[in-house]
Order: sequence, then structure tokens, then C-alpha cells
Amino acid sequence: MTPLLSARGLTMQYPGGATPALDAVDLDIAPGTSVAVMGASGSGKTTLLHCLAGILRPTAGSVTFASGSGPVDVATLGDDARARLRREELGFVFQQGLLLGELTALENVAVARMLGGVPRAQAEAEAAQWLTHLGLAGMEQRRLGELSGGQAQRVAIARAQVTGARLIFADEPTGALDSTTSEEVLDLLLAAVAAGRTLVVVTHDADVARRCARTVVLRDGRVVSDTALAAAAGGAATPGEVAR
Ligand SMILES: Nc1ncnc2c1ncn2[C@@H]1O[C@H](COP(=O)(O)OP(=O)(O)OP(=O)(O)O)[C@@H](O)[C@H]1O
Repeated sequence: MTPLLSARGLTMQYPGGATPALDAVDLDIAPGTSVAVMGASGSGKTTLLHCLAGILRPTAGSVTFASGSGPVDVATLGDDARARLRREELGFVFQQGLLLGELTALENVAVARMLGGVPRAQAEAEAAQWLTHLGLAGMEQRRLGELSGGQAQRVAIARAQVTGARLIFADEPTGALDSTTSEEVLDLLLAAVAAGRTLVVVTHDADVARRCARTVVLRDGRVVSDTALAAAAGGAATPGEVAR
């Protein structure tokens, strides 16, 4: 099957860094799957996610994304095209920082559509549907400060899907949540996968990784284990084993 996302030789050398944060990473991500990215603090997880998503420009390598209009190299796209790709085809669920505190839950979701040129009334109607779908009916007019951490993550998950994004990047989406709320948030992200989307999630949480179809582990900017490769080679490795 053609990968949805394919990185080759992905390398990121931050200015002043003694060693590269990412060192020639090759990674294929199939459509419709869930991939957990694990590894110790500083191993390069967030850098990998940001390079895959076109947030950071890598110093070398390519990231081919099978966009709706054909394959594009995220690593070398111009700034405007990268911004459009992120807006229209990719969804983001981060621990914090992506939602706007001065906007209501409804506006935070609707704005993702309005940035794509959808009229406000239609964008708000679609946003309301997603909020209801994610269990936030009645909370549309609340501002961020009036929502719990789990509710705010539901808004982020609604926002990540309202545009029709096929690929969702999540960075520690459950990092600030208690275990019950974490499970609920993960349930919603995996429901998006069951509906045909693809999920790449950076996590320190072995429970999150265990529920993903595949786990990739980084160490010092390199992939040191990958359950998909282990399975292809005939050796089944559990995420708990590979994360150690
Ligand atoms: N903007 C930056 N400038 C310079 N070095 C950076 C920058 N961002 C990250 N690094 C370095 O790159 C390496 C990888 O960082 P990254 O944040 O990708 O790791 P991580 O695995 O996501 O860590 P954590 O689990 O702590 O979030 C680290 O050595 C870090 O110090």
C-alpha cells in the first residue's frame, strides 16, 4: 500500500547542537493506522513530529505526503504551500497552545474552517456538529478557561477533524490529564482512526502506545525499534518491550 507519509534521511541539526536532533530517519506511515512515537526525553520525538508535519524545516531529507492533489515533499514546499497543507490536510492535537483562550469552544473549531474560506455560519454549524459528536453539546459558548483539560482536548480533537484532515499529529495529548480522562481522549483519537484517519502520537505513556497499532522508539535522533518492522521480520515485540 502506498504510504500516506514517507520520510527518508530525515535529519535535523539545530544551530549550536552538538549532535543532530534527528539523524537520517526513514519512516513510512500507512494510511488508516495509529503510530505511537516513544523515547526518552530529548530523543527527538517532537522534532520528528514537527518535521513530518511541516512545522519545522529539516536540514536534510524528504517527507513525502500523499496529499489530495498528489505527492508533495513537505520538507521543501514553500512557506505558503506548507501553511495551506497544515491548514487543510493535517490536524494537530498538542498538550497546549493551539487553542485560542479568547475564543469560545465553537469559535476555536469554526476558525479552522473559516481560515479555509468557509463562511462563518457554515463553519459554526459544522463546528457545533463536531462538538456534539465529541460530547461537548451545551459547552459551545464556553471559553478555554471555562473548560477542563479533557474538555479542551476534545475541542482540539474537533478542530483537528473539522477540516477533513486525513492525518492527525498529537504531541503528548494526554500528558496533563488524569488516567480516566486520558483514556477518554485516546478513545476519541482512536475513533478518528476507526473512521479512516491516520494518527501519529508522541507519548511517554506506555498505555497510550499499547493501544496504538504500531510503536516507533527513538534514541538520540534515530529509530531504534519499530513494532511494524519487528512484525514484518517475524518477531512480535510489544510496545512495553521496545520502549525499554
Ligand atoms: N529549538 C531548539 N533549538 C536547539 N535545540 C533544540 C531545539 N528543540 C529541541 N532541541 C534539542 O533537540 C533534541 C531533541 O529534542 P526534542 O524536543 O525533539 O526531544 P523529545 O524527545 O521530544 O523530548 P521530550 O520528551 O523532553 O519532549 C534535544 O537535545 C533538544 O535539546
